[in-house]
Amino acid sequence: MALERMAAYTVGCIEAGAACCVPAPLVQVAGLAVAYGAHAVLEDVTLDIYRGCITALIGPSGCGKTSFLSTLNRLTDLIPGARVRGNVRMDGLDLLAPEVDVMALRRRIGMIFQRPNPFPVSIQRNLELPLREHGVRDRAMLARKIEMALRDVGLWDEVCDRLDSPALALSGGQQQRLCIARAIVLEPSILLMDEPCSALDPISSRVVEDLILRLQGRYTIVIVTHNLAQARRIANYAAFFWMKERVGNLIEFGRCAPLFDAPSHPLTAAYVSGVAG
Ligand SMILES: Nc1ncnc2c1ncn2[C@@H]1O[C@H](COP(=O)(O)OP(=O)(O)OP(=O)(O)O)[C@@H](O)[C@H]1O
Repeated sequence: MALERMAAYTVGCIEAGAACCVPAPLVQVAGLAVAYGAHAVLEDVTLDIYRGCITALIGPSGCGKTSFLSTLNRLTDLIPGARVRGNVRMDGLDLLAPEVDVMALRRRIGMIFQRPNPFPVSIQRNLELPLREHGVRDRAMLARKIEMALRDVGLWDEVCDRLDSPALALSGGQQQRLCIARAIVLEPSILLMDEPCSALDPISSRVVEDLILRLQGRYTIVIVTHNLAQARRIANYAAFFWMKERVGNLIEFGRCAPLFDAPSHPLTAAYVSGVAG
């Protein structure tokens, strides 16, 4: 029954972009270092994030994957004592510059967290609030955008007759898809996902994974996952982080399949084969 439900699951009008997996960087990270107070957690991270592709960040707990993700939309600004150095450019724009409009940046770079975190209001209000915050006031436009976002995450048919119901009454998997809808309703360029499936049951996890795969091409996606099989299934590129002398370092970055099948660094080989980590 559950599998039938999965097979019947569809997402709306999503088309993979032609640029997918063409090695054209959207974000270029160079010499990135992050510290919380005196505690250095990442050093000298240099990699490109390719337009329209899915990049998986893998590595053991504590090696700085979430910290890396958080620098991309400046969530690190909200952490007292966080210090970020280095260069992060999106289409040439210096994302770390003090004059960057952080609110506009977060509209372009949305974030999905490990635990679904819908606002404690109705399903509709969850999507309406961010749209209103970003200046959409017209009722017809709001309704159209909300329906499109819910269709895109495959939720419309499940909730169209109860948009006024509390979002927190949805299942965990539905809540996570609502959170993805809340991010994509703002038409971002990049979706950052921090272990988006790890708090879900296996079926919901597979549905969300399937959704992520379908969003590839339309959005550039950077996903932290501890599930190596998932990284392999969905990612075009993978970045492997590891602690060197207690500080997270990028050990290897490249196309996903070669990184898993023929890693060039012995630490990557040990990690992906399950010997280390
Ligand atoms: N807000 C914070 N304040 C202080 N230290 C932090 C903060 N967030 C993370 N850290 C520390 O930074 C280091 C890296 O954490 P981070 O969450 O980035 O790693 P991670 O690889 O994503 O870990 P996990 O896979 O367990 O989520 C850890 O030592 C962590 O304790």
